Parts: sequence; C-alpha cells; structure tokens
Amino acid sequence: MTATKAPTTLYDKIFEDHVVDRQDDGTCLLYIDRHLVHEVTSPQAFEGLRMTGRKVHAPGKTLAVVDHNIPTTDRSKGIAEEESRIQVEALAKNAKEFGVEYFNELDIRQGIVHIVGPEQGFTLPGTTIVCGDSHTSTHGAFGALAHGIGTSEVEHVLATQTLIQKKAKNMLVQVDGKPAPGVGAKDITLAIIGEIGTAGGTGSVIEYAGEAIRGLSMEGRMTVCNMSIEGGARAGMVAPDEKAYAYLKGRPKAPQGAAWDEAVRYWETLRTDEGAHFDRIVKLDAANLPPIVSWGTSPEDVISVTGAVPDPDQIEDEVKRASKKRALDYMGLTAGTKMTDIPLDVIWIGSCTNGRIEDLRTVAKIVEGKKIHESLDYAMIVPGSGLVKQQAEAEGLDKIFIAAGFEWREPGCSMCLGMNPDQLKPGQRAASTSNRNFEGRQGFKGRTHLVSPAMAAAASLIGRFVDVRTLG
Ligand SMILES: CC(C)[C@H](C(=O)O)[C@@H](O)C(=O)O
Ligand code: SF4
Repeated sequence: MTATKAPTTLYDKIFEDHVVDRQDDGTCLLYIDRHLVHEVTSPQAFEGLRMTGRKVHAPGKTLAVVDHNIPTTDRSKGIAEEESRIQVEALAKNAKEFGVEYFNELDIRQGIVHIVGPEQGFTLPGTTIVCGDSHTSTHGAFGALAHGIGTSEVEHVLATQTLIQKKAKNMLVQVDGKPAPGVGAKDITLAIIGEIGTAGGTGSVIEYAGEAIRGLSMEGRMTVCNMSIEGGARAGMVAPDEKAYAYLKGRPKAPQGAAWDEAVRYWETLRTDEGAHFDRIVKLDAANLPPIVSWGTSPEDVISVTGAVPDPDQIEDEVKRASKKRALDYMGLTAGTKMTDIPLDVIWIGSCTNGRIEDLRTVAKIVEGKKIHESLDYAMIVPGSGLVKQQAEAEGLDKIFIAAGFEWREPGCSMCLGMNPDQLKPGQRAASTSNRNFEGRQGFKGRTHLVSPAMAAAASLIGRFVDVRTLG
C-alpha cells in the first residue's frame, strides 16, 4: 500500500526542497540558490569574511549591484557625497577581491537590486533567493522563495550558501475579480495592507492567488510581492505560469536550450496542491477596488481616492488613536479633508515597487502631450535599472516625460529612501510610487503619499490627487 502524500503549499514545497539539515526544534539549514548583494548591508559581511580568512562559498550564485547610494544625475565623474562614495567603493573592492560579479554605477545592467535580479534571469521559479534587503520579497512573483536577511546572515550566506530558518506559517491572499481600468497591482497591494495591517503577515509567507493576481503582468505581480514585507510577511509568492516563463525566456542568466525545457517541467510542479492547509486566508474583491492613496505614515494608512482623511477620534484603541493623530500631525492634514483636495509639491515615480518599464509606459500614456501642473515644485522619474531606462528611451518615453516637464534620471533607489541627494525638503508633500511613507523616509520632515504610477501621473497634471477612473 502506498501512503498518499498530504497536500502541500507552494511555500512548503520550495522550503522542503532546500532543507539541508533539520534540528528537533524545527530549526533548519536551508540551501540558498541565489544571493543578491548591495552596498548598504554588505560591507561588514565581507569584512567578517576577510577577518576570518574565509572565501565566498559560491561566487557564481552571488550577484552584486549598487543602487541605494548613487546619484541619479550624471555619475561619470564620480560621486560627490563622501559617505555614499565610500559605500560604493567598498562594494566594488569587495566584489573584486571575493570574485563576485558586480554591476557598477556605469554598467547598463545596473539598477535596483530587485529589478536587476528578474531582468537578468538570476531570479528563477523554485529557487531560494536572499538579499540583505527587506524588499527581496519582490522575487516571489516568479514562484521563488525570496527573503530579506540581516547583515550577519549576509555573511553566513556568503560563507556557506546556507541560511538558518524556521518554517513560517502559510497565508493565502486570494484576490478575485477584474479591476477597473486604471486600478492595478499597486492598488491591490495597498488595499491588502490596509486590510491586514502592517503586522497582518507576521511569521507568515503569503501566497497570492485568484483571478486578479493571475491577470497581472509579471511587473504587476512583482509590485504585489514587493510590498508583502509592508504587511509584515516574511515573503510573498505567486505560483509560476506561462507569464513567468515568457518573462524569463532568453534572459542572460536563465537556463537555455534543453536545460530550459527541463526547468519548465520542474516549474510546472510548483503549485499549491488542492486542499493544502493555510493557517490564514484573506480574500479581496478587485472588481470594486478604487484607486488607493495613503494618508498617514504607515503603509496601512490607506483610503480610496474618493474618500477623506479619516478621523482618529473614531478609533477606540487609545495607543492606535494617539499614533494616527501623530501621523496626521506629521502629514499636516486635517480629518475630513477630501483626498482630492490635498495639494501636492512633488511627484516621484520609481523604486523597486514601481520603477519597471510597464510602470513607465502607464505614466507616459497619461502625460503624453500634456504638461505637469505649474503648482508643483517638480516631478521626477527614476527608472529602476539601466535596461529599463534604455527600453524607455527606445520607445521614446523619455521624450514624452521631458516634454511634459518631468526630470528623467539615471537608475537607482533615489528618493524612495533618499540615501542620495534626491530628497524632499521639510514640509514638502509628494505623491510617490514607492512603498514606505514613514516619517522622514523621503527626506527630513518630507510627507509621502503612496500611490500607483497611474495615480502619480494623473496627479502630476492637476497638482492634486485625482481619480484615474474619471480620466477616460
Ligand atoms: C537599505 C536597506 C537595508 C533597506 C531595506 O532593507 O529595505 C532599504 O532598501 C529600504 O527600502 O528601506
Ligand atoms: S527602491 Fe526603495 S524599497 Fe527598493 S530597495 Fe531601494 S530603497 Fe529599498
């Protein structure tokens, strides 16, 4: 008699396929297939190796790229900011010394680490991927198990190609329905976080499923998985399908020829079995989803563009009430103000959430032949990678942006977190396509409203938020 195997989730499958050792308390040693490295969280890790005379265990499975600290203006003559320059130089030196492939700031393949990985085919279904960066969850869009890790773990992975992990809980986020035109991946992910809160995914790996998720492009799925971490989850993932294979086929680091066919056969097995157990299931209907805007200083502080700034006095919990009052104070907003009445100073389009070619095409469609509103201080577009920039320019999108009055910059993280000179000034209010609206995130006392690329583009023409569904 053969025992029937219990149905398992996509996460269970990838996790179990990578267990090298399991202790009685459930602590596992996981094999890591891919390690992405950037300049912010790697210096001490390489230093640790150096001090103990260790090598990088699998340089071929490691890819380094510079993204957070680089200016988005011409950088052919070096980096003026000393601290940034030191970090960038350290990564260049470490990559060379340890034999790790490195895309420097002048390399066309350089960009935000989470955009570069998929673009190069370094990110593949069924793999374990880590990076010393919380938004590593992005890569889960391809059906990879992708975690953010800390610097000491970066050192551990560099030295051993393994990571110590305990199994997370399984959470399913099922998004059904077809969103209205103009409503998309960013609205879906913001709505999910609004629903579950920033701690909603704690200790879990989220699998996104349902008609709305299947209907998203790979870019859209990356946007959704990217923000899993803002919902507190360890990782987010989508089962790979034809869209994932089509995106990856022919990419420089993807398997070729017979190896490709074999890989696809394996990838086809990466599905959650019928009847597999989820510890938590959350459902969302995308059909009725409005465009979403954040009003506060946490990604869970979201509301429909048709709504108004909420009143914290309505919140029963005292601690929460105080924190949301503080958020309103920081944001310079009054309860009851219609979201469409809030005047904006800056429009910022980019980041690993929304700095891909599809995002830029969406923006171009909306701003083509129009001008950004005169009340804005500026509007800036930062492509997520050199290849995104090249593609956009090949399609003439840069001309559309520049004619509309946008600044068109070099790729990097830029104002997503302002580690480079792209920062909001105190009090400046931005519509931003990034993922975090924390206090000071985009510059000291800067105010961030998280939105989709379509919403940012529409706002750039009016100087205020506008419901993209009404644009026609
Ligand atoms: C600098 C880096 C460690 C950080 C992260 O881990 O996410 C950054 O990318 C961010 O988005 O805040
Ligand atoms: S674009 Fe923003 S969120 Fe993404 S890695 Fe860079 S700083 Fe982090």
